[in-house]
Amino acid sequence: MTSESAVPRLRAITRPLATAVELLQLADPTAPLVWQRGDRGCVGIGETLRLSFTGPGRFTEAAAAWRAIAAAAQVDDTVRLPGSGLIALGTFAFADTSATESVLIVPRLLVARHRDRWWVTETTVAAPDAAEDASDATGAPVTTATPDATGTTGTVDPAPALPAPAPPGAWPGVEFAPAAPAAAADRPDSVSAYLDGVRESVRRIAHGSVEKIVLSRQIAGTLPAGSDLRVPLGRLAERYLDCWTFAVDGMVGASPETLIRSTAGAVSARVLAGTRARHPEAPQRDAQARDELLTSDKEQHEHAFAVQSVVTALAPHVRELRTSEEPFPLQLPNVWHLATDLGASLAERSSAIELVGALHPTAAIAGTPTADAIAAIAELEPFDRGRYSGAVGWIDAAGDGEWVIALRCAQLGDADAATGARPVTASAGGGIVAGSDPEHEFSETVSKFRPITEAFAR
Ligand SMILES: C=C(O[C@H]1C=CC=C(C(=O)O)[C@@H]1O)C(=O)O
Repeated sequence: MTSESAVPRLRAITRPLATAVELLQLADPTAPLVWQRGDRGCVGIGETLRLSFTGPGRFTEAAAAWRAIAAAAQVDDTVRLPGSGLIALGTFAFADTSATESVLIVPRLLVARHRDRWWVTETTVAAPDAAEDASDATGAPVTTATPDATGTTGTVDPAPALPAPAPPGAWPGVEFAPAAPAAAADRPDSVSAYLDGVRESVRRIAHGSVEKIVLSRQIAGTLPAGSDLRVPLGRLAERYLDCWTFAVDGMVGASPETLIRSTAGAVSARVLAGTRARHPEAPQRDAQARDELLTSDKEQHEHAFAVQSVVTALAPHVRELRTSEEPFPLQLPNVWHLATDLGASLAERSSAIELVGALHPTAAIAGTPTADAIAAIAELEPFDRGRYSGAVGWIDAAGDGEWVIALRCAQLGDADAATGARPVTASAGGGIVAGSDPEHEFSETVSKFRPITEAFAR
């Protein structure tokens, strides 16, 4: 949204649904808008508003634009649960210098679930001077609907009609290979560039100029035309139950790391750093990997940087900040992580996007000290991270929301005009500290790619 543009007046109506719906079956097969974790989540259908931001001001501009939109909006919400009422889903780029757009999207319909409660929100642009009129931007009457479980009658707007659910369709699969380096005769291949980058990071850390650098690499593939993205999304949601499965503007993944969750004055976060591959087929080896992680000074050290960065960034905004006493092992299907949960009360009226802006980039995805780590990443990673390791999540009219760090994810590009095929680029990285070994770091990235490579496999 540019500063000269008028604030759109949105009208959001949330109504309960009488019957359960299979959320993913409502998602757009080629442009899904999805946020899901276990028995909670939502799916967007259509788009009422899209705001784009770039540069160092992307979080503050987005937060200000959303505050203005929320203040001008008319919200009629009979459900009043986290995720009901006016909602935008968003994805933000990692780097201040990134050419990739950060976006907030308000879907026309948002169908959502919180445990055994289901609802739909319809958001339209209110016609000028017709805010009280129950019509959408095109002047068409709000469509009637699935009967409401509470049996509301009278002047209350009914829930809008939902499109018919459709089971997932074709999935030819995507095979990934290390991403090709940007064209330059003297450029090493992307794996060599990554290994060189890790060596150089270890050298700089030993030299004392920086303490931790999170370096990443990319793999790429091609999504054939007509592929139904609800297939990999369904696999991620089914397999990664402790993660948020998301699809926002072509950014698809399942992240285990909660950057910030804010609900009615309570905030929480989950900090992850320190990793070992899982071995579920060999329980003893698996337990050994977990114990090694818990007792490794190097991993504890790497984790402590990440926790400290979140505590320092969050402290000015909250009261009663508390953390789990010691890092605990978080078990995911592909890896063990060292994890610390944080909780606090908001000390001021910061919105979730303002908190994201204050926290980003944490030492889990940048390093320590932040500015030196960011400079090293810009120098040692031969690509723009785009939205990988940025933030993805949602915000409501009160400024509450849930945002995760965009990890274990892939970005879909535009379709080729001739074939309809789309490029897919996945990214994964890890924290480099004193004593990091390049080959070990490389295999850690292989484990971190698994959610995507497996979900996108044939
Ligand atoms: C940077 C990533 O993971 C971060 C989150 C958890 C554990 C990490 C690690 O052990 O290095 C990373 O800090 C990634 O998945 O690409």
